Parts: sequence; structure tokens; C-alpha cells
Amino acid sequence: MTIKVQNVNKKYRSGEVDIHALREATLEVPDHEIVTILGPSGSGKSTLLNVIGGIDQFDTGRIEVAGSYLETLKSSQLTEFRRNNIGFIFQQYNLIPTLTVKENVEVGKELSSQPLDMEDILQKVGMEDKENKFPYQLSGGEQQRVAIARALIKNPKYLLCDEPTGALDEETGKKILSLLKYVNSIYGTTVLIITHNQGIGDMANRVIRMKSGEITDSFINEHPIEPEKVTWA
Ligand SMILES: Nc1ncnc2c1ncn2[C@@H]1O[C@H](COP(=O)(O)OP(=O)(O)OP(=O)(O)O)[C@@H](O)[C@H]1O
Repeated sequence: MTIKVQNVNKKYRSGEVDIHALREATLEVPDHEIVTILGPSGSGKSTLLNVIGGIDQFDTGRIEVAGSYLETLKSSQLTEFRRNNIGFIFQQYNLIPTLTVKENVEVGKELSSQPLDMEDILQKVGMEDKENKFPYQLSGGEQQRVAIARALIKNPKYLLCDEPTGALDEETGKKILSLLKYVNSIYGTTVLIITHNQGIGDMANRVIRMKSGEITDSFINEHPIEPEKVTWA
């Protein structure tokens, strides 16, 4: 099942001014791809990811994800859609500080009707030895691993990542990208990555560029490179 975004428009009202965050955005992403979304600040990247993931509504156009037409779903149906299909990863890991690693991942598990195995997921993200630690006892890269585990345990078809390496140094950032690639290869998860780091486009199957709310470019990268080899900017 593909993601199909057709002529999507979204405006935000800011005081007296309308901000056109998405303008006739049109895009198709086949399953199992790694996609990077590049573009300057304010170009609509997060808005695009949020409407695809059903956490933001849009004004006009159609979005089909996993066979659901999002513009037709009621709020409760959108919640169900997100639970069954979408994992979100953010730059700030958004872990619950009073819960351990395992308990944080448990939060994702409780949201799913068909969760994956906890120990297996912790092992896949390399956090099996730290399952009883609290977020403050972890490095940024480790916290992002936990956030990825929390998203993954739901076994989502789509992992939507908004600047997942934005708060990390090069070495740690590349390890997180390797983990995302690994997840894509073993579970077939489609991974969308927003980034300011142009080099990350080189590891993707598809690169999308945005400017002023428009998707100005979408091209296939025939020869994705290993995450460790991306140029860090
Ligand atoms: N909740 C909101 N209310 C009003 N305007 C908003 C809101 N969210 C986003 N915008 C505006 O919509 C436009 C697109 O924002 P968006 O966050 O999608 O861009 P972005 O490309 O992700 O930017 P960045 O790289 O800085 O995160 C911007 O002009 C932004 O100021």
C-alpha cells in the first residue's frame, strides 16, 4: 500500500494573516521505501508529515495511507488509523521521565492490538541491557533508540521521523540512521525522514524537496549509500 497525497492544501491562520503551509502538495510513496524530505525552515515539511500521519488536518485534497482516505475519517477513526499504522519519531525524544526504558516502550505497546515482542524490540534497538534505566540516565542517542522502540513495538507500517538526528552528533546520528535502515530492511517499514541535512538524502530511496509549502522535486535515488557514509552537514 502506498502513500498518495493529491493536491493537498493547508493554511494556518496567524492573527490577520493566512500562512499557506501546504500548496497543492502531490506525492506518491511506494511501500518499504526510505524517503527523505528536505527543504528550508518553514517550507512545510512537518506539516506534510503530520497530515500524512493523521495528527494534523488539511483543508482540501486527498490523502490515502494504508488504504484509508484520511479526509473521510472522523476523529475517532483517525486515532484508530494512527494506532494501527503510524509510528512517530521526533527530534526531542519525548520520553516520559518518570518511566524506565521498558515502561516507556510499554506505552507504545499498550496502544497496539498486535504489538511486537518487547524483549525482541529492545534487543533490535540495542537497549536490552538498559531496560530498567530512566531517561535521565541515558545519552541522547540512547533516548532516541528508546523512542524508536516505543514507535516500533506497535509494528507500524510507516515510521514518520521529524528531524530524528537533529539533536545528535555525527557519530550518534549515523547510528540512529543505521537503525532506521535496519528497521526498514527487517520489518519492511516505510520510513519518512525530515532533515536539514542534505547528505541524508544519499541513503534514501526517494528524495523530496519542499519550498514555500510546495513539493518542488521528488526523485528516486537508484544507488542509496550506507548511512555511515552520508556526508554530515
Ligand atoms: N500551528 C501553527 N500555527 C500557525 N502557523 C503554523 C503552525 N504550524 C506551522 N505553521 C507555519 O506553517 C509553515 C510551515 O511550517 P512547518 O513547520 O511545516 O515547516 P518546516 O519545513 O517543518 O519547518 P522547520 O524546518 O523549521 O521545522 C511555517 O510558515 C510555519 O510558521
